[in-house]
Amino acid sequence: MTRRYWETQTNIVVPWHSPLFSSSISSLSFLLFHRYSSEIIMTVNIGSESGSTNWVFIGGGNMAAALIKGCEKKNFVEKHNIAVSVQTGKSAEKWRKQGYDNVFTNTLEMLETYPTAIYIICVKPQVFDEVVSSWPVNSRPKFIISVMAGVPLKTLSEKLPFVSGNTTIVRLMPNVASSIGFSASTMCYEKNDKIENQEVFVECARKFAECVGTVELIPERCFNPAMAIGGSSPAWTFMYIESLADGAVAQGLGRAEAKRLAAQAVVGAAQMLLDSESGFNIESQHFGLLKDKVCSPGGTTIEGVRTLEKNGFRSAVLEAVVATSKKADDMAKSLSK
Ligand SMILES: NC(=O)C1=CN([C@@H]2O[C@H](COP(=O)(O)OP(=O)(O)OC[C@H]3O[C@@H](n4cnc5c(N)ncnc54)[C@H](OP(=O)(O)O)[C@@H]3O)[C@@H](O)[C@H]2O)C=CC1
Ligand SMILES: O=C(O)[C@@H]1CCC=N1
Repeated sequence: MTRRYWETQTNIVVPWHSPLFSSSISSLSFLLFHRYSSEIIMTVNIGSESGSTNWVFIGGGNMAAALIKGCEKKNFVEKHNIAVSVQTGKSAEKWRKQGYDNVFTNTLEMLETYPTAIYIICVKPQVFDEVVSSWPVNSRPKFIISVMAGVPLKTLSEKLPFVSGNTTIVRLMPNVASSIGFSASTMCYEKNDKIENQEVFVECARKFAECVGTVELIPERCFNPAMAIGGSSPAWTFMYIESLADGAVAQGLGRAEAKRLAAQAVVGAAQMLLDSESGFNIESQHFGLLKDKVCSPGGTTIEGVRTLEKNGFRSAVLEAVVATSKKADDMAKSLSK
């Protein structure tokens, strides 16, 4: 049987049937241990023995598709490692046509079929209660990842009736660019010393997220503002790029050129902030330094800056982040009722 290794720098490989492993989760195939000086950092290999289905997605819409596509691109999982449940036959057919065999329109049936797995909740928050009622009564999940906006860890553990003190729940907020490995994700979890090897599960979630982009581990109290930027802002950035293109089209540039130019200009600007080769240090320097470099005195760009300021550009963006974050706060409150 072919074994696929996510990491190859192994010092110790613990087979999945070892006591240490089985105390964690039986559907992961083995753990890898990396030694850094005297510390041992555990990394989880989810590469799976061929054939095992251990990534179980509840909900197979935009976000699940982006995550799965991104993970497949990195050879983190293969189609047979994935199970997915959807609501409609039409969606199920779409998944099957793409080569996925383990597709369900009945979440209960899927969860009964895969009693030990990594469960990723990818439904709309409004559907969460329905998912809760689809969870088999005898289920004892050890590891759940939720990508739902506005559903706090407390609500997740209270509503999922079979979650015990032994279950690690990770909230992950990826974005749509997961499909091409460019998500800006955040994650949080509640540390529980009573859960044996909890760090293994957290590391597993981190590896999963790293497969589809970057990930920051943050406290849950910061999750909603981070969600507004990491999860939602791609939508606004698409609007911004569209508006850039519209402006140029209004002035006579062809639509196709305008769209390509606008998208590339945004990529380049973002890359300058992130890549220290630009001479910019994102930790310590102000973004205005770069903005000022573009604005020649008495030039063209400063006229654009003036117009944007007059029309409340910064305030509009800032308020959008605040409104989005507050919406998630409100959703959390109404779900906990
Ligand atoms: N879209 C995004 O960019 C991001 C979304 N998220 C989060 O991801 C979650 C999903 O969002 P998104 O993928 O956009 O939503 P979609 O509407 O695209 O997908 C929702 C999926 O859930 C399925 N579904 C509905 N009811 C059930 C049920 N009872 N059991 C199983 N599956 C069900 C739907 O089935 P069917 O296809 O048959 O209708 C659909 O496949 C949300 O909680 C959102 O907050 C997080 C970060 C970014
Ligand atoms: O709009 C939403 O609710 C989800 C969460 C982040 C992005 N999309």
